[in-house]
Amino acid sequence: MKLQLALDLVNIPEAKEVVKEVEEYIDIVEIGTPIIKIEGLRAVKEIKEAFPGLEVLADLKTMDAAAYEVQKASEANADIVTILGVAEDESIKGAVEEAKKQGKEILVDLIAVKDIETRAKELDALGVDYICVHTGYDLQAVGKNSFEDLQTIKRVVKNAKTAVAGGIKLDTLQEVVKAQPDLVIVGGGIANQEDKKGTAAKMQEMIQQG
Ligand SMILES: O=C(CO)[C@H](O)[C@H](O)COP(=O)(O)O
Repeated sequence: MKLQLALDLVNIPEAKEVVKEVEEYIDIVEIGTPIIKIEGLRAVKEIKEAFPGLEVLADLKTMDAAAYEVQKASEANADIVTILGVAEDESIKGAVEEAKKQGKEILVDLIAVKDIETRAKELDALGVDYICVHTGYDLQAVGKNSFEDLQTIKRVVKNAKTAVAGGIKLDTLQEVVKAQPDLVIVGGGIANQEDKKGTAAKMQEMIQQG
């Protein structure tokens, strides 16, 4: 099980500061959609240059022109690129094909997918690398989480790695770890804490203990 730090509401220098603090306790650093929208793929490139030992995920949340966007993220040295599960199958296939060509991985974000079970099975058959259940900020605000959806994908996904994101904190991590996803994605649960290093260390310890 890996730990991914998601950075969303910071600029590039702030992102570097946070990563520097928690570097030894995380496996993957995510350059979040807001950062990429504001700073561009330059953010991915700069973080990979600064932290070559970490995998870097570009959270493009691609919806169309998928092969092109995966190609551009690969040029910026992303290791993993995200696409939305609600995208057309043709887009998913384009992303997977381009990622294979570039030696990269595709994570599909199931945000806003209504029938998680059916779509997860379809995506699994399309050869994606990760399938991720995700409660975005706007649903977190009305008290939702993805813990039940995680059980669903754990049951039906046979080939891809499973991932979970959305509002995971130190006090909810144990429940997530119990479901044994391959990847746990944490943003504010680390980045908004006073003691980021201590929190990331504790989270990595819980993940290791499984
Ligand atoms: O993709 C995202 C929002 O769309 C976030 O990166 C993801 O939800 C993780 O952050 P947090 O743990 O703060 O919810």
